[in-house]
Amino acid sequence: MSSVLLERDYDGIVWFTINRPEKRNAINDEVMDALQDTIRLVEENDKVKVLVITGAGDQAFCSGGDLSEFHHLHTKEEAYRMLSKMGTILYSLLTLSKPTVALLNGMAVGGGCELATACDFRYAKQGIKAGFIQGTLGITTGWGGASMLFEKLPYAYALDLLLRAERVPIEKMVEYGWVHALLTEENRKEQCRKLLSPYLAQSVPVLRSYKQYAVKKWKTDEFRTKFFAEIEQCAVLWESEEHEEAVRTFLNRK
Ligand SMILES: CC[C@H](C(=O)O)C(=O)SCCNC(=O)CCNC(=O)[C@H](O)C(C)(C)COP(=O)(O)OP(=O)(O)OC[C@H]1O[C@@H](n2cnc3c(N)ncnc32)[C@H](O)[C@@H]1OP(=O)(O)O
Repeated sequence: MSSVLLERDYDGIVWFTINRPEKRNAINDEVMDALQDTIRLVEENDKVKVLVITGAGDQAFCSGGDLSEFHHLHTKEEAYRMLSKMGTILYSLLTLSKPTVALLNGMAVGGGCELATACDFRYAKQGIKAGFIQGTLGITTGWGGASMLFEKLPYAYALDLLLRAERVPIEKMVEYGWVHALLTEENRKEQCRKLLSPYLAQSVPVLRSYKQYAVKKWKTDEFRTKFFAEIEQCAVLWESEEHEEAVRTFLNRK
């Protein structure tokens, strides 16, 4: 079974689905590589208008990094190689010159919330939870999620979500302004398409121009330095016994 499903619609939407429901759509190297290729396709193709990222199944959007694959990374240097690979991909998603949407079909935790935060809009199924739970693993966000969150949410809301490291009801994430629409219809994909229809009515040059203007403030050395310093800090904490123990506990819990 392919770890990623990719569909391109007649109306200009590219749908990227993480297809690892058996692992709550955890992200491994294969998913990272597919996401990088898709971002490049969306950026370069003048017929593509919007990128929607979602997860397979109805339990999880994404559970972050694949702990069963990444637990063998022990040193700061080993961790930084993986973290900066995905960080670079999320930076390219953040600064993509087409509108992007995270369609939260289920819970989003850890790096799953960082992936969603890199998108312009977040549309979520009712009744789910989302949380920057990295703190419970003795680390901080390792894919640039905090840098992006502080750019997109009011300071106190962003800091609250990071410090509490809890799964938060999606209604609270709407109140915090992290979620822009709750999907109440059974066919979430069609409801998402309806929400996007005003954007799809615009030409690619119009969409591209507004996005290039919007992300200009993140295409600076200052922001990139901050973004990758965050990733380095996660790599430092990755070596801690607290993190090693938390991952062992998760992997041995059953
Ligand atoms: C890499 C760094 C990155 C960053 O921040 O930069 C991060 O994302 S760090 C955070 C990494 N993610 C986690 O710690 C989440 C771990 N998963 C969970 O807490 C739960 O699985 C949850 C809440 C997502 C879902 O709970 P639920 O009870 O619905 O399901 P199970 O726990 O029974 O899991 C089902 C099945 O999926 C496997 N699974 C889930 N998440 C991951 C994951 N992140 N990596 C690898 N595998 C994962 C889990 O092991 C179960 O598989 P099974 O074979 O049945 O044991």
